[in-house]
Amino acid sequence: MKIAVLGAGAWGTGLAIQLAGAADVVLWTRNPEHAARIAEDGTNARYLPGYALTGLGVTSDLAEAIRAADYLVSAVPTSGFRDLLRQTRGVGTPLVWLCKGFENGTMKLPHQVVAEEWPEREDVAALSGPSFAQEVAAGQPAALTLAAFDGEFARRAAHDLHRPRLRLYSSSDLPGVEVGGAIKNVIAIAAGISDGLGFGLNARAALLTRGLAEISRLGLQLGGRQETFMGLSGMGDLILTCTGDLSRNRRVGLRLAQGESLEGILRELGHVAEGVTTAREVGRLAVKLGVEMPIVEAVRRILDQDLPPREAVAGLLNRELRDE
Ligand SMILES: NC(=O)C1=CN([C@@H]2O[C@H](COP(=O)(O)OP(=O)(O)OC[C@H]3O[C@@H](n4cnc5c(N)ncnc54)[C@H](O)[C@@H]3O)[C@@H](O)[C@H]2O)C=CC1
Ligand SMILES: O=C(CO)COP(=O)(O)O
Repeated sequence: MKIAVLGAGAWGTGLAIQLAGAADVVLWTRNPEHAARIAEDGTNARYLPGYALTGLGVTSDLAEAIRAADYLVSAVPTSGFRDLLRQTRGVGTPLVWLCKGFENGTMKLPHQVVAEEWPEREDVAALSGPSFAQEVAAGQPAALTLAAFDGEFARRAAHDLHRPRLRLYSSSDLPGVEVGGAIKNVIAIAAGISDGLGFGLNARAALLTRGLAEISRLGLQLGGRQETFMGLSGMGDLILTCTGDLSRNRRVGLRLAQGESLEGILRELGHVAEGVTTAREVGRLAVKLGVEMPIVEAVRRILDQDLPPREAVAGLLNRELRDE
């Protein structure tokens, strides 16, 4: 079996390392110099330093990467997903994507972008759940959800892509899985802010729980199922990202709490933090659909309107009392 992992950031690299061995794995980066550097060093020093890339190929030639592949695994961020779909349109190979977010400017989830760019394809799925790239690359155990509208395809892909240290559950709730994976990044920014301000463990637990309520409210409107939000791609990833310091989104929040500018934080981060764009897109979508999402809205105002984090938290606490 040949698997083409398209996108050589932290997650594409970590997953490619874990998939290699039991399959021919080719890792594609759009940057020829990056490909040459990875091949020479045997590691991806720019995006995932310290992990050896053994038993897999690296290329910047997209045609070569996808030739005779049994699966395309898109590992580019949400911002690059549509572009990659356009470049690979018509290849006819099953597709699994890893990005977690709403598309900038369209308020769309990745599966909606797929429906527009690769219409009428059923062999397409999202892989999501609690999975820091570094731990997967190191072969530490992880469990994720592979979701497709076609439950039969989800089961087949989970069978083909699982590994002894990477347990994959299948699901037919594609919108539910994607909503959880996208919005947990926004809640992780909020949790980072709260922790950075020293508000403590009680406050963080409250943010996670009420964040999950926001995920469920929007997710149900978008066709997701309640039980999905309680699973790996919902609560599981929410817990990981809100509490684990490997999370880039959480780190954005921690630094915002110290008064650093968003622009400076993103420049130094050197990686994508999907929660920033997703906060804006979900903020607009929530207004459009009439869904109450106060934590997402507070994060959006901190990011876009320079609302001081302390004021945002005070605003959340002082909302009108209501039944849980
Ligand atoms: N890092 C992690 O532990 C995890 C990340 N994810 C998700 O996976 C996606 C990718 O994340 P990372 O790899 O961590 O990001 P990253 O910031 O480490 O790397 C992104 C990579 O994508 C490339 N890229 C960006 N736009 C592109 C385009 N249009 N065409 C080709 N390549 C492009 C960049 O050059 C870079 O190599 C995100 O949506 C993230 O939320 C999901 C689970 C775990
Ligand atoms: O999605 C992730 C883990 O499941 C990674 O989260 P960050 O993008 O915040 O690092």
